[in-house]
Amino acid sequence: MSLHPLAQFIDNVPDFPKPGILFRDISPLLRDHFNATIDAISDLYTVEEWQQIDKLAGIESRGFIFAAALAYKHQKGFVKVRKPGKLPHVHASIDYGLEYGKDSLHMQKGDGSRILILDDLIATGGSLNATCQLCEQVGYQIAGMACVINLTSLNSFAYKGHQVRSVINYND
Ligand SMILES: O=P(O)(O)OC[C@H]1O[C@H](OP(=O)(O)OP(=O)(O)O)[C@H](O)[C@@H]1O
Ligand SMILES: Nc1ncnc2[nH]cnc12
Repeated sequence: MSLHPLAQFIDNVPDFPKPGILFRDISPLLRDHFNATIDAISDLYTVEEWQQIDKLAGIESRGFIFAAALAYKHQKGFVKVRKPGKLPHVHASIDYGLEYGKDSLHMQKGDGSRILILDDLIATGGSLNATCQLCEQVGYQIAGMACVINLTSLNSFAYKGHQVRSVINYND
């Protein structure tokens, strides 16, 4: 399959932030094509599927951008998935591995509603996998996972039957 037209606005930066990493910088996409990007993520789900989603979770920090915009567009609630030391009333936290480091994520208590998890990019899937587990631990039902860029081979990341959906798939 050919790359989505929005892929031309990704700046591919070799050896950032470490040697060997090809960094997919979304800055030009956000700067010049923000509405089109939000609409493209929105179109990954049907009207009927959007009706089954109550809340959008954004993974700090780039995930906030997309989850917040889509929450506004679809009139849903927005939930933060935060890095350590930022959130009061933390109900649960989880440690996870990144393509170029380690981190942990924290969340407040959920309310049993159906949540769609948003991030800019999936590389190893560590952040999304950790967030799925954390959402369930704090008391949300996973409705799905979506991102702008998918770097996973064969787009195979799934969590308990929910397949990640993405706009730009580099391994198609
Ligand atoms: O699939 P993975 O291997 O987990 O990698 C993807 C994650 O890495 C980046 O976040 P980062 O922790 O660099 O934070 P940032 O959004 O604050 O830049 C990116 O925004 C994703 O959240
Ligand atoms: N290759 C990559 N480009 C941009 N953000 C990332 N986060 C993790 N891996 C990344």
